[in-house]
Amino acid sequence: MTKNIAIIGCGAIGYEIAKSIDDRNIPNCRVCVLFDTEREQLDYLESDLTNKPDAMFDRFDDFITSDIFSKIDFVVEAASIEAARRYSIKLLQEGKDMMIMSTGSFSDPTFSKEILNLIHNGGRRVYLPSGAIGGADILRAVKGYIDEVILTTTKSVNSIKGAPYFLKRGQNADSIFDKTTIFEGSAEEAIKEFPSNINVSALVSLAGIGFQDTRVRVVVDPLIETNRHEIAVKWKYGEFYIKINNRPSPSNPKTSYLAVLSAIECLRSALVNDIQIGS
Ligand SMILES: NC(=O)C1=CN([C@@H]2O[C@H](COP(=O)(O)OP(=O)(O)OC[C@H]3O[C@@H](n4cnc5c(N)ncnc54)[C@H](O)[C@@H]3O)[C@@H](O)[C@H]2O)C=CC1
Ligand SMILES: O=C([O-])CC(=O)C(=O)O
Repeated sequence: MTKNIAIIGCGAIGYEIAKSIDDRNIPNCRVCVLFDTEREQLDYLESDLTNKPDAMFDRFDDFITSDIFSKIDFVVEAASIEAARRYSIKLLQEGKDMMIMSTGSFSDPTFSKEILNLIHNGGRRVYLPSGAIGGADILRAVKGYIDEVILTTTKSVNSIKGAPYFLKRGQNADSIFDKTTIFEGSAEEAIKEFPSNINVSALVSLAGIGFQDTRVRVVVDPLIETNRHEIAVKWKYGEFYIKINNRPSPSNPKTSYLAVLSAIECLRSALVNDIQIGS
Protein backbone atom coordinates (compact mmCIF):
# COMPACT_ATOMS: atom_id res chain seq x y z
CA MET A 1 0.00 0.00 0.00
CA THR A 2 1.27 3.49 -0.87
CA LYS A 3 2.20 5.50 2.24
CA ASN A 4 1.44 9.19 2.43
CA ILE A 5 4.52 11.10 3.58
CA ALA A 6 4.68 14.54 5.19
CA ILE A 7 8.04 16.29 5.10
CA ILE A 8 8.84 18.86 7.77
CA GLY A 9 11.68 21.09 6.59
CA CYS A 10 12.26 21.64 2.88
CA GLY A 11 15.95 22.56 3.02
CA ALA A 12 18.96 20.54 1.89
CA ILE A 13 17.74 17.18 3.23
CA GLY A 14 13.96 17.59 2.88
CA TYR A 15 14.35 18.76 -0.73
CA GLU A 16 16.42 15.74 -1.75
CA ILE A 17 14.13 13.27 0.03
CA ALA A 18 11.09 14.74 -1.73
CA LYS A 19 12.89 14.62 -5.10
CA SER A 20 13.91 11.03 -4.49
CA ILE A 21 10.30 10.02 -3.75
CA ASP A 22 9.11 12.02 -6.77
CA ASP A 23 11.65 10.25 -9.00
CA ARG A 24 10.33 6.88 -7.70
CA ASN A 25 13.66 5.99 -6.10
CA ILE A 26 11.83 5.24 -2.84
CA PRO A 27 8.97 2.83 -3.57
CA ASN A 28 5.60 2.52 -1.79
CA CYS A 29 5.20 6.19 -0.95
CA ARG A 30 4.26 9.63 -2.21
CA VAL A 31 4.86 13.18 -0.97
CA CYS A 32 1.48 14.18 0.43
CA VAL A 33 2.34 17.24 2.55
CA LEU A 34 5.19 19.72 2.73
CA PHE A 35 5.59 21.85 5.84
CA ASP A 36 8.17 24.60 6.30
CA THR A 37 7.95 27.88 8.19
CA GLU A 38 9.50 29.59 5.15
CA ARG A 39 7.03 29.94 2.27
CA GLU A 40 9.83 30.34 -0.32
CA GLN A 41 11.24 26.95 0.64
CA LEU A 42 7.84 25.35 0.04
CA ASP A 43 7.33 27.07 -3.30
CA TYR A 44 10.84 26.28 -4.51
CA LEU A 45 10.51 22.57 -3.73
CA GLU A 46 6.96 22.27 -5.04
CA SER A 47 7.97 23.85 -8.36
CA ASP A 48 10.61 21.14 -8.81
CA LEU A 49 8.25 18.19 -8.16
CA THR A 50 6.46 16.43 -11.00
CA ASN A 51 3.88 14.89 -8.68
CA LYS A 52 2.62 17.84 -6.65
CA PRO A 53 1.85 17.41 -2.92
CA ASP A 54 -1.79 17.54 -1.82
CA ALA A 55 -1.09 20.41 0.56
CA MET A 56 1.61 22.74 1.89
CA PHE A 57 1.68 24.45 5.27
CA ASP A 58 3.80 27.10 6.95
CA ARG A 59 2.17 26.70 10.38
CA PHE A 60 2.15 23.47 12.39
CA ASP A 61 -1.33 24.12 13.81
CA ASP A 62 -2.76 24.50 10.32
CA PHE A 63 -1.17 21.20 9.33
CA ILE A 64 -2.45 19.15 12.27
CA THR A 65 -5.96 20.60 12.14
CA SER A 66 -6.28 20.11 8.36
CA ASP A 67 -8.42 17.39 6.74
CA ILE A 68 -5.34 15.94 5.08
CA PHE A 69 -3.64 15.24 8.45
CA SER A 70 -5.59 12.01 9.03
CA LYS A 71 -4.27 10.66 5.68
CA ILE A 72 -0.60 11.00 6.68
CA ASP A 73 1.11 7.69 7.51
CA PHE A 74 4.71 8.76 8.04
CA VAL A 75 6.41 12.08 8.89
CA VAL A 76 9.98 12.98 7.99
CA GLU A 77 11.53 15.66 10.19
CA ALA A 78 14.40 17.51 8.49
CA ALA A 79 14.12 20.97 10.03
CA SER A 80 15.92 21.62 13.33
CA ILE A 81 16.36 20.29 16.86
CA GLU A 82 13.82 22.82 18.08
CA ALA A 83 11.30 21.65 15.45
CA ALA A 84 11.87 17.98 16.30
CA ARG A 85 11.27 18.69 19.99
CA ARG A 86 8.23 20.85 19.30
CA TYR A 87 6.35 18.59 16.87
CA SER A 88 7.39 14.94 17.29
CA ILE A 89 5.48 14.01 20.44
CA LYS A 90 2.19 15.36 19.07
CA LEU A 91 2.74 13.57 15.74
CA LEU A 92 3.51 10.24 17.43
CA GLN A 93 0.55 10.66 19.79
CA GLU A 94 -1.62 11.13 16.69
CA GLY A 95 -0.46 7.76 15.37
CA LYS A 96 2.18 8.86 12.84
CA ASP A 97 5.48 7.01 12.48
CA MET A 98 8.53 9.22 12.03
CA MET A 99 12.06 9.58 10.80
CA ILE A 100 13.92 12.23 12.80
CA MET A 101 16.98 13.81 11.22
CA SER A 102 17.65 16.33 14.00
CA THR A 103 18.90 13.60 16.32
CA GLY A 104 20.36 16.17 18.72
CA SER A 105 16.78 16.59 19.98
CA PHE A 106 17.31 13.40 21.99
CA SER A 107 19.87 15.10 24.27
CA ASP A 108 16.86 16.40 26.23
CA PRO A 109 16.09 13.50 28.62
CA THR A 110 12.41 14.45 29.03
CA PHE A 111 11.87 14.45 25.25
CA SER A 112 13.78 11.21 24.88
CA LYS A 113 11.75 9.50 27.63
CA GLU A 114 8.44 10.59 26.12
CA ILE A 115 9.44 9.36 22.65
CA LEU A 116 10.51 5.99 24.09
CA ASN A 117 7.20 5.75 25.93
CA LEU A 118 5.29 6.35 22.67
CA ILE A 119 7.38 3.65 20.98
CA HIS A 120 7.16 1.05 23.76
CA ASN A 121 3.58 1.66 24.89
CA GLY A 122 2.02 3.46 21.92
CA GLY A 123 3.26 1.11 19.20
CA ARG A 124 4.87 3.89 17.18
CA ARG A 125 8.04 3.50 15.12
CA VAL A 126 10.82 6.09 15.08
CA TYR A 127 13.82 5.93 12.73
CA LEU A 128 17.07 7.82 13.32
CA PRO A 129 19.34 7.73 10.25
CA SER A 130 23.09 7.28 10.67
CA GLY A 131 23.33 10.69 9.01
CA ALA A 132 26.80 12.00 8.34
CA ILE A 133 28.60 9.12 10.08
CA GLY A 134 28.93 5.35 10.20
CA GLY A 135 29.77 2.93 12.98
CA ALA A 136 26.48 2.94 14.89
CA ASP A 137 26.26 -0.81 14.26
CA ILE A 138 29.54 -1.47 16.09
CA LEU A 139 28.72 0.92 18.93
CA ARG A 140 25.36 -0.78 19.51
CA ALA A 141 26.95 -4.22 19.53
CA VAL A 142 29.71 -3.38 22.03
CA LYS A 143 27.86 -0.82 24.14
CA GLY A 144 28.02 -2.93 27.32
CA TYR A 145 31.83 -3.04 27.16
CA ILE A 146 32.84 0.51 26.23
CA ASP A 147 35.55 2.37 28.19
CA GLU A 148 35.78 5.52 26.08
CA VAL A 149 34.16 7.20 23.05
CA ILE A 150 35.68 10.35 21.55
CA LEU A 151 34.14 12.07 18.53
CA THR A 152 36.29 14.70 16.84
CA THR A 153 34.45 16.82 14.29
CA THR A 154 36.46 19.15 12.06
CA LYS A 155 34.61 21.75 10.03
CA SER A 156 35.37 24.73 7.87
CA VAL A 157 34.48 28.26 8.94
CA ASN A 158 31.56 28.26 6.48
CA SER A 159 30.06 25.09 7.84
CA ILE A 160 30.14 26.18 11.47
CA LYS A 161 29.58 29.92 11.55
CA GLY A 162 26.42 31.20 13.19
CA ALA A 163 26.44 28.49 15.88
CA PRO A 164 25.26 29.57 19.36
CA TYR A 165 28.85 28.91 20.59
CA PHE A 166 30.05 31.99 18.67
CA LEU A 167 27.01 34.15 19.37
CA LYS A 168 27.31 33.54 23.14
CA ARG A 169 30.97 34.57 23.11
CA GLY A 170 30.49 37.52 20.78
CA GLN A 171 32.96 35.80 18.43
CA ASN A 172 32.96 35.46 14.68
CA ALA A 173 34.08 32.17 13.14
CA ASP A 174 35.56 34.17 10.24
CA SER A 175 38.23 35.41 12.64
CA ILE A 176 39.70 31.88 12.99
CA PHE A 177 42.70 31.69 10.66
CA ASP A 178 44.52 28.62 12.05
CA LYS A 179 43.26 25.12 12.77
CA THR A 180 41.85 25.43 16.32
CA THR A 181 40.09 23.10 18.76
CA ILE A 182 37.29 25.37 19.94
CA PHE A 183 35.31 22.95 22.08
CA GLU A 184 35.91 19.90 24.27
CA GLY A 185 33.13 18.50 26.42
CA SER A 186 30.22 16.07 26.59
CA ALA A 187 27.89 15.41 23.66
CA GLU A 188 25.13 17.00 25.72
CA GLU A 189 27.07 20.29 25.94
CA ALA A 190 28.23 20.08 22.32
CA ILE A 191 24.65 19.92 21.03
CA LYS A 192 23.73 23.07 22.98
CA GLU A 193 26.68 24.95 21.47
CA PHE A 194 26.39 23.58 17.90
CA PRO A 195 22.79 22.42 17.34
CA SER A 196 23.04 22.44 13.54
CA ASN A 197 26.52 20.94 13.33
CA ILE A 198 26.87 18.03 15.69
CA ASN A 199 23.72 15.90 15.48
CA VAL A 200 26.19 13.12 14.73
CA SER A 201 27.25 13.19 18.39
CA ALA A 202 23.66 12.33 19.33
CA LEU A 203 23.68 9.22 17.19
CA VAL A 204 27.04 8.18 18.65
CA SER A 205 25.63 8.79 22.16
CA LEU A 206 22.38 6.92 21.57
CA ALA A 207 24.16 3.95 19.98
CA GLY A 208 26.88 3.88 22.64
CA ILE A 209 27.27 5.22 26.16
CA GLY A 210 24.97 8.23 26.31
CA PHE A 211 25.15 12.01 26.08
CA GLN A 212 27.10 12.67 29.28
CA ASP A 213 29.89 10.13 28.77
CA THR A 214 30.47 10.58 25.03
CA ARG A 215 33.32 13.07 24.64
CA VAL A 216 33.25 15.56 21.77
CA ARG A 217 35.90 17.79 20.26
CA VAL A 218 35.02 20.45 17.70
CA VAL A 219 37.85 21.70 15.52
CA VAL A 220 37.66 24.60 13.06
CA ASP A 221 40.05 24.30 10.15
CA PRO A 222 39.88 27.24 7.71
CA LEU A 223 41.61 25.12 5.05
CA ILE A 224 39.42 22.00 5.20
CA GLU A 225 36.94 21.46 2.37
CA THR A 226 35.08 18.56 3.98
CA ASN A 227 33.09 17.91 7.14
CA ARG A 228 35.31 15.39 8.93
CA HIS A 229 34.09 13.11 11.72
CA GLU A 230 36.49 10.81 13.60
CA ILE A 231 35.10 8.30 16.06
CA ALA A 232 37.62 6.65 18.42
CA VAL A 233 36.35 3.90 20.70
CA LYS A 234 38.14 1.78 23.29
CA TRP A 235 36.27 -1.20 24.62
CA LYS A 236 37.00 -4.34 26.62
CA TYR A 237 37.82 -6.65 23.69
CA GLY A 238 39.21 -4.18 21.18
CA GLU A 239 39.18 -0.70 19.83
CA PHE A 240 38.16 0.98 16.61
CA TYR A 241 38.67 4.24 14.83
CA ILE A 242 36.50 5.50 11.98
CA LYS A 243 37.37 8.58 9.94
CA ILE A 244 34.73 9.99 7.61
CA ASN A 245 35.48 12.82 5.23
CA ASN A 246 32.27 14.20 3.73
CA ARG A 247 31.80 16.77 1.01
CA PRO A 248 29.01 19.18 1.98
CA SER A 249 25.66 19.11 0.22
CA PRO A 250 25.47 21.75 -2.54
CA SER A 251 22.74 23.81 -0.84
CA ASN A 252 23.92 23.71 2.80
CA PRO A 253 27.64 23.71 3.74
CA LYS A 254 26.77 22.56 7.28
CA THR A 255 25.18 19.35 6.02
CA SER A 256 27.27 16.56 4.51
CA TYR A 257 25.86 14.98 1.37
CA LEU A 258 26.26 11.61 3.10
CA ALA A 259 23.56 12.74 5.57
CA VAL A 260 21.17 13.31 2.65
CA LEU A 261 21.85 9.85 1.20
CA SER A 262 21.63 8.23 4.63
CA ALA A 263 18.20 9.81 5.16
CA ILE A 264 16.98 8.50 1.80
CA GLU A 265 18.23 4.98 2.54
CA CYS A 266 16.75 5.04 6.05
CA LEU A 267 13.34 6.04 4.68
CA ARG A 268 13.56 3.40 1.96
CA SER A 269 14.35 0.64 4.44
CA ALA A 270 11.59 1.83 6.78
CA LEU A 271 9.00 1.55 4.00
CA VAL A 272 10.17 -1.51 2.08
CA ASN A 273 9.97 -5.06 3.34
CA ASP A 274 13.49 -6.20 2.52
CA ILE A 275 16.46 -8.16 3.84
CA GLN A 276 18.05 -6.22 6.73
CA ILE A 277 21.75 -5.75 6.10
CA GLY A 278 23.94 -5.01 9.12
CA SER A 279 22.75 -4.76 12.70
N1 LIG B 1 21.82 13.42 11.82
C1 LIG B 1 22.77 13.94 11.06
O1 LIG B 1 23.83 13.35 10.83
C2 LIG B 1 22.54 15.26 10.44
C3 LIG B 1 21.48 16.04 10.82
N2 LIG B 1 21.26 17.25 10.25
C4 LIG B 1 20.13 18.02 10.73
O2 LIG B 1 19.01 17.79 9.88
C5 LIG B 1 18.17 18.94 9.87
C6 LIG B 1 17.92 19.38 8.42
O3 LIG B 1 19.15 19.69 7.81
P1 LIG B 1 19.22 20.52 6.43
O4 LIG B 1 18.16 20.07 5.52
O5 LIG B 1 20.61 20.52 6.00
O6 LIG B 1 18.85 21.99 6.98
P2 LIG B 1 18.42 23.26 6.13
O7 LIG B 1 18.75 24.43 6.99
O8 LIG B 1 18.97 23.20 4.76
O9 LIG B 1 16.84 23.11 6.04
C7 LIG B 1 16.00 23.18 7.15
C8 LIG B 1 14.62 23.62 6.70
O10 LIG B 1 13.73 23.50 7.81
C9 LIG B 1 12.96 24.68 7.93
N3 LIG B 1 12.62 24.87 9.33
C10 LIG B 1 13.44 25.27 10.33
N4 LIG B 1 12.78 25.29 11.50
C11 LIG B 1 11.51 24.89 11.23
C12 LIG B 1 10.36 24.70 12.02
N5 LIG B 1 10.36 24.95 13.35
N6 LIG B 1 9.24 24.25 11.43
C13 LIG B 1 9.21 23.99 10.10
N7 LIG B 1 10.27 24.17 9.29
C14 LIG B 1 11.41 24.61 9.85
C15 LIG B 1 13.84 25.80 7.38
O11 LIG B 1 13.07 26.91 6.91
C16 LIG B 1 14.58 25.09 6.25
O12 LIG B 1 13.89 25.19 5.02
C17 LIG B 1 18.90 20.00 10.71
O13 LIG B 1 18.42 19.97 12.04
C18 LIG B 1 20.34 19.53 10.67
O14 LIG B 1 21.09 20.00 11.76
C19 LIG B 1 22.06 17.71 9.24
C20 LIG B 1 23.13 16.96 8.83
C21 LIG B 1 23.49 15.72 9.43
O1 LIG C 1 26.50 16.88 8.13
C1 LIG C 1 27.42 16.78 8.95
O2 LIG C 1 28.61 16.56 8.64
C2 LIG C 1 27.13 16.82 10.40
C3 LIG C 1 26.09 17.72 10.84
O3 LIG C 1 25.78 18.75 10.26
C4 LIG C 1 25.41 17.35 12.09
O4 LIG C 1 25.77 16.32 12.67
O5 LIG C 1 24.50 18.08 12.52
